[in-house]
Amino acid sequence: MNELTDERILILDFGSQVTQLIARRLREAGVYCEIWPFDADPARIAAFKARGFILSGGPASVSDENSPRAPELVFESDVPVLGICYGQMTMCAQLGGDVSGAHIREFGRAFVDITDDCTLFDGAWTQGGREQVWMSHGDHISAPPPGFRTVATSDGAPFAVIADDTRRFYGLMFHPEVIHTPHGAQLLANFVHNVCGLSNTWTMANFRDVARGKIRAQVGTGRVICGLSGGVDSSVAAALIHEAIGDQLVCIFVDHGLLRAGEADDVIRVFRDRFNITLIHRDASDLFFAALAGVADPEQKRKIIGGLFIDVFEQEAAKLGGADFLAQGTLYPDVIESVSVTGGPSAVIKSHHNVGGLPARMRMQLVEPLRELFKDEVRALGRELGLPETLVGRHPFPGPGLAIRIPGPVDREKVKILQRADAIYLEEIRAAGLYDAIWQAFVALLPVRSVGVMGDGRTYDFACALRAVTSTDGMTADVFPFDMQFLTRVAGRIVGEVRGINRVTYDITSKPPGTIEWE
Ligand SMILES: Nc1ncnc2c1ncn2[C@@H]1O[C@H](COP(=O)(O)OP(=O)(O)OP(=O)(O)O)[C@@H](O)[C@H]1O
Ligand SMILES: O=c1[nH]c(=O)c2[nH+]cn([C@@H]3O[C@H](COP(=O)(O)O)[C@@H](O)[C@H]3O)c2[nH]1
Ligand SMILES: NC(=O)CC[C@H](N)C(=O)O
Ligand SMILES: [Mg+2]
Repeated sequence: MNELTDERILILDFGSQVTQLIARRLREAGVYCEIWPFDADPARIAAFKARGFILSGGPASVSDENSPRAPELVFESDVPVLGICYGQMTMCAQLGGDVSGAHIREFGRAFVDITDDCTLFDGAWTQGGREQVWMSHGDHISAPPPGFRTVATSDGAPFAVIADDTRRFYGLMFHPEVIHTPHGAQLLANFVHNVCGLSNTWTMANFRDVARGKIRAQVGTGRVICGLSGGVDSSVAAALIHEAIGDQLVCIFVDHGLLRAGEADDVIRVFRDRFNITLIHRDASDLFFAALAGVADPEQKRKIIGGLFIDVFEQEAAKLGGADFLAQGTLYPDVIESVSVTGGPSAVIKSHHNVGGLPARMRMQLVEPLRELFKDEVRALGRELGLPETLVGRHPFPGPGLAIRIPGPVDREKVKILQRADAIYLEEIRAAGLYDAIWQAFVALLPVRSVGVMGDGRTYDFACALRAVTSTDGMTADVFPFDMQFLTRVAGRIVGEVRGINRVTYDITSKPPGTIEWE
């Protein structure tokens, strides 16, 4: 729980696909919130002392036997409650209203008619107006509970927005958290500011002060080691921890030989020059290439790399005489315990390397100062800490590095070829002013050779795939729509300048069904 502010909202998750967006919208409105499963221990919920509750949507049907319900204390705590879609329906059922299957189901864009005024609508909607919203429901409310009035209706939902101003309970049939509800963010901001009476205390400047104190309190005089990749998360974590405890922090940068061209030098320069943070640079590339030789299976490659990271951290910590704490850049999306929609454990798509599987014998405690933040908040904190924009705005780069961008076995020769092609691609993206519009862009070197003709001679070289996607969190992604001229320019340069590649393709697969990386 964050101690920065006692102004906090608790979002109870009923398994909606978009629950995280509710949290993002509240935080953008300057209010701290957390997402917990709807069936979290009521004693813990009470101890959280939320100043308001939001009940999320969810796939269940309120009329199904054993469908989820909000803990009763939510309605008995004398704080405001906002129910969204399933959350509205369960609130309705629990407070004495009726829910039934709707004759008109609404999925996607819909319109609501504003029939009355309501504090949720301030600055956004006015009585008599017709407004676009995004709906996704098969059930609807057929009778609101006693005490509620109807303030908006739609074709499929006669009680699209209901309000009980006395108890400060509100229900929306649509999803205000998605961008397809144009004024949705304002409605959520109105709930937390006007209804719950909270101010804008959640800023990265405040967070920085409190986090510093917490790190000091946790670490005391102990030594902290931090795996520093030069990526956004570990860099921001390191800078924050360094501000808190100075030289008790030692960063370990592992060069596994699978970094982008020039990356190692950049990371070291920024950290030594600008931050004065003690940085151990370990060239472990021989170790990684030897262990990866001939290994083609993606999961096996990932596991080998993950294991070696830990070995190297251990070796370096031992050289320092041991360490008491290990710092990690864990973010809030990694921590959120969402209600699993399918019920059972979800399928393993790929094992993300993380320092996660630490052997018990390491006995280091974790320091995770970014556990409560979303990626965009980490970037804002980085700016607050004075990290250069080139670092804060960087595309994410996976821990296993170029190894997962070379399907099949990896060797030094292939990495060199890929590094050159990747450098050209990024140089062109930057020159075209597109870097910040893209979530992630890279080249994958394909295990395919094709025949070409260059200078009237035959070539038989590798093909590569350019990838560029837009995303907000890496969970889903769209293909970036380059124009053809840009793509052909990059292709021409890569084939012309990189020996070993004679064919360039553009990967136009979104996620899902693809993933961002190739392995
Ligand atoms: N080359 C490396 N040397 C040391 N630690 C590393 C290296 N690569 C990854 N790590 C560790 O693994 C963690 C997870 O990597 P991840 O890529 O998710 O985060 P990041 O690199 O800090 O940020 P970004 O998501 O922007 O790439 C990092 O925070 C860092 O602690
Ligand atoms: O630190 C990391 N260790 C990993 O093992 C790893 N695998 C994928 N990624 C990054 O995660 C995001 C989603 O990637 P995928 O769509 O390929 O699963 C993208 O941003 C990927 O670059 C990783 N990051
Ligand atoms: N998006 C939702 O919360 C849907 C609620 C419920 N499952 C319905 O279909 O009506
Ligand atoms: Mg990274």
